[in-house]
Amino acid sequence: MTTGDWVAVMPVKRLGAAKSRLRGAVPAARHGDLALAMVRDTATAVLATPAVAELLVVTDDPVTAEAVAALGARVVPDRPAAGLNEAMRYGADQIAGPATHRAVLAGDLPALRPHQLDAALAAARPGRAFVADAAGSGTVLLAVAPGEPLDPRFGLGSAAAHAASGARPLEGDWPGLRQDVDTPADLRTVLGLGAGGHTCALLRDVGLKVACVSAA
Ligand SMILES: Nc1nc2c(ncn2[C@@H]2O[C@H](COP(=O)(O)OP(=O)(O)OP(=O)(O)O)[C@@H](O)[C@H]2O)c(=O)[nH]1
Ligand SMILES: C=C(OP(=O)(O)O)C(=O)O
Repeated sequence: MTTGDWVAVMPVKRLGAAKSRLRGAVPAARHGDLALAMVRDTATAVLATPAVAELLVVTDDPVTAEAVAALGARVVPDRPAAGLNEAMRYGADQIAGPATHRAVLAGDLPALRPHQLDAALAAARPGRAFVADAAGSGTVLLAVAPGEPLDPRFGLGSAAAHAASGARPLEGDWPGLRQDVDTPADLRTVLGLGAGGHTCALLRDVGLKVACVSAA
């Protein structure tokens, strides 16, 4: 049940090229499935967030498009090789109506919990705000009020870049929101936080003996 006025925009790279830093965590033949499982878990949590009215997934990957559409997301076909920030801007430009709050986040947050995203979006009003990743150097969420420029600066050192752009850093007890998965160590961390069902199921399916805790 949504009571919100936020539209979330989530860019997802082609699965075959995604998560290169995560290679080796599972057998190569299942690497794309792992990336997709994390997208599914992230999208499920975003769509269950009361403050979020709609999720737009920007991707040119047909398998991802089918999977997130089945979850209830709207798919925005990305232009090939457009880049991460361009994909975010393009997705945000597809949102109708000037009076919409826009939240941009990555598709690699498998321990994301709806109440954490809800709390972050509540804290994000007014203006432009961002949530740094667990390491403090990257960004997991950029939240922008109507009429404000999106101005996404994701990439290396993006937390400092978003702060330099005038976005307000948000602090909160949001471990599942702040932990993105780039490396095998990140994957172990989110398992401890309570990775979503699709990610856990995939890891078990490839024979990893993982404890899938269901975080609060
Ligand atoms: N549509 C689109 N999504 C992207 C692009 N680059 C990254 N993303 C997505 O943005 C999110 C965060 O990016 P990264 O953590 O760098 O993901 P990644 O590029 O797959 O990871 P690495 O290959 O390890 O750098 C992930 O959900 C990616 O799928 C892009 O060029 N286009
Ligand atoms: C895209 C980002 O980082 P990473 O590629 O490490 O997920 C970011 O934190 O802006």
